Amino acid sequence: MNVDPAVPLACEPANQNAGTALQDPEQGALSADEYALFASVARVRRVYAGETLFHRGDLGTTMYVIAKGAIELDFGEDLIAKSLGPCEFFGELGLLIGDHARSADARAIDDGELLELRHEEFQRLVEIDPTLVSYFLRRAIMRVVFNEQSLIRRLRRRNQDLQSALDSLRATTQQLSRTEALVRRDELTGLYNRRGLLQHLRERHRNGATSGLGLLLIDCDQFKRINDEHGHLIGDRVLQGVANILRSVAGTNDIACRLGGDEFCLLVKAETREEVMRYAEFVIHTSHGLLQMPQLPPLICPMSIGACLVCAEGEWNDWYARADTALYRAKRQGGNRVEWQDNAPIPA
Ligand SMILES: Nc1nc2c(ncn2[C@@H]2O[C@H](COP(=O)(O)OP(=O)(O)OP(=O)(O)O)[C@@H](O)[C@H]2O)c(=O)[nH]1
Repeated sequence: MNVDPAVPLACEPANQNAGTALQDPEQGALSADEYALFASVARVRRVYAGETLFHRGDLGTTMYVIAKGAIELDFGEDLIAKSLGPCEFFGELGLLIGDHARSADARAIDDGELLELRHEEFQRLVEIDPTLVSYFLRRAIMRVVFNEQSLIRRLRRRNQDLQSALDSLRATTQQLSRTEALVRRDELTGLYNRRGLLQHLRERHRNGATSGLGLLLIDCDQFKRINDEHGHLIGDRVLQGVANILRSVAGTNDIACRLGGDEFCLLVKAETREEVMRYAEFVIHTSHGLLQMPQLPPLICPMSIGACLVCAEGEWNDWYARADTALYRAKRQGGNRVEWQDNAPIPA
């Protein structure tokens, strides 16, 4: 720090409005009269480009008026830094309140000169020209109030921005989980699709919940004929009919899935062959019941089912191969029936 007793007696205001500052509370420039008064008692401090006068949070008891050069006030975070020029003042709260924590870092942008006022100098100002000082004080207070109000406005705006960012994040998350759920569902029937089934099985594997399950592999018989005779839309409706039967038999932890085309599967909680077969027979009997109703075009079709118990150590491909062996047998025997496959190794 370099304090020089040679006081510059005037400054060139950087801002054209200097001196009409009472109308503009943000304006922190002294009028020519005020400047002359302050210069008559202040000490001059030389500053050099890049020099820091004080940091945010430092306790201060002095205020400054810029005689030459420029000072940057950095309020930190994402608040806009302010750059002050000749005749403008800053740090007045340190002087007026005493030991006030600085709200910004103050740094010289250029080499320059500042008028530095401590409490003693301010006291002398009051004695010399109380009217001018009261005018200055009024303005200083208005500036503090104005800054506070604009800070509140900024915080409120930021709060609203945060709120709407949060709202759109919430909406995006909901959209994402809806999309995720859709990706796991078969569009035509609403059952799980193959992707959904495999994801569900991965979750079960992670939770060690793959024991005590039975698998039914269900394939429509002569489905192509329905499409050919009644059209694709009727074929779609029949597939939805099959899905409805599977949905009605599936418990909360069971999985009904359309694997693709006219092939479905049902993964159910079951410990024994009898339990798995009960599910399979329910499906076959329900389809028989519907087939006996004289419905044209058809609402349902006959189907073949391959059934097995799931081996907890194995995985989907093993289980599928086992059930598929039984399904193949059911088809070979004319379809419209259930076949069972034991856990014994499947002959190659
Ligand atoms: N309507 C409709 N048909 C479909 C859909 N997906 C696949 N298909 C048809 O389903 C038919 C399945 O034919 P196949 O695999 O020969 O089976 P199938 O006629 O039931 O013969 P088997 O299984 O041997 O009894 C094909 O004609 C496909 O075009 C769909 O989403 N909607």
